[in-house]
Amino acid sequence: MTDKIIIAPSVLSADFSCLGEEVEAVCRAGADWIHLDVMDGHFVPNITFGPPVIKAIRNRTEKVFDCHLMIEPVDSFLAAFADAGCHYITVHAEATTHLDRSLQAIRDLGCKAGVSLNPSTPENVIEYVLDRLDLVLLMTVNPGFGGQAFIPSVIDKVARVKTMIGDRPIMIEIDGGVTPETAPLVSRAGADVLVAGSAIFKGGADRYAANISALRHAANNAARPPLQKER
Ligand SMILES: O=C(CO)[C@H](O)[C@H](O)COP(=O)(O)O
Repeated sequence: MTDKIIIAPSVLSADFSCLGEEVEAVCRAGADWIHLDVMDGHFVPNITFGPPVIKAIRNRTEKVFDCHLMIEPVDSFLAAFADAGCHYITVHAEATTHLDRSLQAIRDLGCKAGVSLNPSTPENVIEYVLDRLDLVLLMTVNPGFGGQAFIPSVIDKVARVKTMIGDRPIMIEIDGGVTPETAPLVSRAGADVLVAGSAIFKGGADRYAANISALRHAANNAARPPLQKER
C-alpha cells in the first residue's frame, strides 16, 4: 500500500498488435496498475476488447488489473471478467438498473467493486451503495475514446465525493484527459488513482518511464488531502 498517487496506464492507447509487450513495457516503466477499457459499441460509441484478450495478457505482469466496463447490460458478463483475472471491476451507474446488485455480484466473485460516473451524472447516485464500494471512477471525459479534452467541471465533483466517502476505504479514480497539467487539479481535490492513456503511451516505449514520472511528480507535488488507503 502506498500513500502516493497510483498511476494506471490505459491500454486503450497502446499498440494492440503487441499488447502483451506493451503491458510489460509500461510496467517496467513504473505503472502501478493496468487499466483496461472495455467498450461495447452500445453503451459507448466504440468497441475494444473483452475477457479473452484480458486473459491473454494476464500472465505478462503481476500488477493489479483495473477493469472499466463500459458495457450494457453488464451483470451477465461480470463472472467472465473475474475469471480473466481482473482485481477491480468497475461498472457504470448509468449502465446498470440495479447498481447495488451489480456491486454485490462483483464482491461475491472475489473482486473489488467500483462504480463509474459520467461527467454529467450527479454523485448522489452512490450515496446508498457506499458500503458496497472499493472504488469510485469519475470520468473527466465522456466515455468512448482516448485523447479527449479534460472536463474541468468534474473537479468539484471529486471534492464532493471525497467528502461523501469520509474515512471509508474507497479510492477515487480519475479517467480522461489526465496530463501533467490536469493531474494536480484532481490530485488536490482528492484523487487516489490517475488513469492516463495518451499522456503515457505518446512517443513510444522509450518515453513511457518519463511520461509516468511526469504525471506522478505533478500529482504528488500538488497540495493534497490524505490519500485513501486500499481495502
Ligand atoms: O475510459 C476511457 C475513455 O472512455 C479512457 O481510459 C480515457 O479516455 C483515457 O484516455 P486519455 O488519457 O487519452 O484521455
